[in-house]
Amino acid sequence: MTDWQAEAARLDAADPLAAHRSDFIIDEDLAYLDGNSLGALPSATPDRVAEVVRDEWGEGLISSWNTANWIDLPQRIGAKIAPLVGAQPHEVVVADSVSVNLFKLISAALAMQQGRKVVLSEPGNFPTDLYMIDGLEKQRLAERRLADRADIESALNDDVALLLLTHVHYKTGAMFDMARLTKAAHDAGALVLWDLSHSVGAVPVDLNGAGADFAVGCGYKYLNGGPGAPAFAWVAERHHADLQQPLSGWMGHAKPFKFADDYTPAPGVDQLLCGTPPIVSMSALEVGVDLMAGIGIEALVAKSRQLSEFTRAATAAVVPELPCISPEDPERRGSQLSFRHEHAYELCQALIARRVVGDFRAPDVLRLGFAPAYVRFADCWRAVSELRDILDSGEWRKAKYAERGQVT
Ligand SMILES: Cc1ncc(COP(=O)(O)O)c(C=O)c1O
Ligand SMILES: Nc1c(O)cccc1C(=O)C[C@H](N)C(=O)O
Repeated sequence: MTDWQAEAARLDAADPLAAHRSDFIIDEDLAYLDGNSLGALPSATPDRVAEVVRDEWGEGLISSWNTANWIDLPQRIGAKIAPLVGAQPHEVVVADSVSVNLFKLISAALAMQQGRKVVLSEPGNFPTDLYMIDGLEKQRLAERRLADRADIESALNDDVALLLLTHVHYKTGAMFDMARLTKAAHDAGALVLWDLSHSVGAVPVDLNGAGADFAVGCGYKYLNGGPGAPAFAWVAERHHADLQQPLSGWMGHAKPFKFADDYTPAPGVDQLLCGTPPIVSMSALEVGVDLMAGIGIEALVAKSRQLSEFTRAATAAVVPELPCISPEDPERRGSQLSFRHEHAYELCQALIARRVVGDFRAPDVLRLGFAPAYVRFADCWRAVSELRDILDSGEWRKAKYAERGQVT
């Protein structure tokens, strides 16, 4: 019989990324398995944010747009994100939220597709992705169509303008084959927009290798940019000349400081900027991105797979009554595992009370995320052993936990 605790200790001792835990401020006794929702705080972030506020804003004031290069921050961070997603540095820009970038890029794709209005996605996609299509439908600019993932390829008819999918599903962790679906969409004359929110910094992504068209991704999950960190947007270079997005704010103008009456878009992804970038938030994001880029995507992916594989095997052996709904093959799932249980909410709350933080996704999913830069194998073992104990003791039935409906 496997001694899972000893196995976790052995894996931690052999972990080439173990020292990176101290790049983050996380209590020693905390097993934080929710970095797929909100990444941890990098140790360097508080000082960097203080420096931006005190020195660059406080001392430098308006001159810091030039002297501290604030004006280049969206492109500079975008270029650092690029190698994590198989993009060229000038194809990525940081701006706004994922939701707003979805709006810009769905609109841009529709504008490129004469005569086609259908945006195809899957039911159960992350709600904001579906809501953004809805919004455009209400403006009569798009027509939303949903197909179950097994039927997506056959649903790619000649009226589909855009296929919008989340690469790693937020609830199940299932990962699409990006190259295959991109090709299927292109064969049907559709463009593809990938939501990389649960991918970037944790799984291999090769946007250019897959021949994709557009992508968006989140700054506050595996990139550790902090709550509400700005998101990023990617547009394949071949589309830069035709790119036209509707949020034509002055920061996306070719010459914002000419203050012209008429809008002339900046070249390439710079056009995706809208209003003034949130410099303090972007500076925090840059610290997180620097950390991930410094570790490198290969090492992050290797550790992520080891963590989730260890946890999957340990859970199957120790808590067999908790079915895992994430794909069994680590190459077909993201950096998370999801388990189904009628009382998943209460189990999650009982885990949190024991300093093991995962999350609950309605109606019945307990989700554990493995941010490879700071999660330890011992944290994973704690989640499994505490779950065993919580189920055996029936503790989850007794305790009064926070009301359902709070942020989870
Ligand atoms: C797949 C996915 N897309 C989009 C979002 C929303 O991003 P934002 O809050 O930046 O709009 C999230 C998480 O919040 C997400 O998981
Ligand atoms: N953005 C969040 C928030 O402001 C509060 C709570 C959770 C979130 C999330 O990011 C949820 C996340 N996208 C998910 O996969 O469920």
